[in-house]
Amino acid sequence: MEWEFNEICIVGLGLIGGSFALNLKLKGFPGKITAVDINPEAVEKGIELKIIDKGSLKYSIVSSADLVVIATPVGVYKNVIENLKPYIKEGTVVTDLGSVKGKLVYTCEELLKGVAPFVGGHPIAGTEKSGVENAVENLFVNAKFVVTPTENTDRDALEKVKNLWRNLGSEVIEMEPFYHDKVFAAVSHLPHVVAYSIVSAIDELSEDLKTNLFDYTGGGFRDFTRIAMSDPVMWRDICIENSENILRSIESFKRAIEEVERLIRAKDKEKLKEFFEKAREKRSLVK
Ligand SMILES: NC(=O)C1=CN([C@@H]2O[C@H](COP(=O)(O)OP(=O)(O)OC[C@H]3O[C@@H](n4cnc5c(N)ncnc54)[C@H](O)[C@@H]3O)[C@@H](O)[C@H]2O)C=CC1
Ligand SMILES: O=C(O)C(=O)Cc1ccc(O)cc1
Repeated sequence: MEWEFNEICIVGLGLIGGSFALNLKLKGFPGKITAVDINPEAVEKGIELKIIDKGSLKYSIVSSADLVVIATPVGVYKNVIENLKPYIKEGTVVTDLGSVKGKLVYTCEELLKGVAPFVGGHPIAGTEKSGVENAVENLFVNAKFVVTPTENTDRDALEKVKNLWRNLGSEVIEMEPFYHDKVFAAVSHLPHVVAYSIVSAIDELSEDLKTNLFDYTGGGFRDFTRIAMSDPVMWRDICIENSENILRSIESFKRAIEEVERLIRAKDKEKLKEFFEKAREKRSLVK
């Protein structure tokens, strides 16, 4: 296994940044791992759990790194890059782990122009938890890692980032940044928005019935709504940064639910069964 970086600095030591650091260690990364976070508890926990070697509340800690990995919510990227910029040394590569790419990748490239090459990345693995204390061993093994190069991407930096993720056990795939946002608006962002909405609907029904309906939930509710426990700031930022694609996915979802509504109202047993059969078949093909 070849490691092409000597010191990796993680900006935003939460669930994903922490899992990244933890799994670098587990795979035997021989270099130094540092982190910067605005939350002192994240830095303290990271050191205590031996997930990072050194941490700071100051962005100047990036000055000795040759790879900088942004793992904050996507809404603060611009601010984060402006803060990091004065400290990035020559030859350093900057990458990220955020759930939205598209325009954000071009913004990062532009902000870092003449300072460092930027490589957009997105691990397709995570949980509903947040914080470094919930870092997960082997989270990225056999998971997809999407890199989103543009016409401006430095090919050497791209190859180094891809190699790093292969070392973590991920299957690396390349996607055009705007296409990435359409794909993940459908398969990831829509399910999260719907899960939050289902919980909200049941809460409203609880008030109508003057009963806490959540006392009566079973496995189906649990399976369906685990992701409604995800971090609200992270998901607010994703919804704002990828709003157009998410709105298109919501439109499509509304058409589907209106179709079910229509079939139930019409008591159309045959069509209702067909609707469920078709969805069941599609779902059963998911690996
Ligand atoms: N949670 C998940 O399952 C996945 C999350 N992602 C992406 O990873 C990124 C991080 O998500 P999580 O680790 O889940 O969130 P998290 O809430 O666990 O961690 C975020 C960390 O960033 C820190 N932070 C916030 N603003 C900062 C700033 N200005 N400077 C430095 N640190 C700052 C917070 O204090 C926190 O420690 C997000 O962009 C998210 O879209 C990607 C794949 C999966
Ligand atoms: O908890 C889950 O099942 C997830 O879907 C986690 C997740 C959240 C955001 C991403 O961009 C990727 C994965």
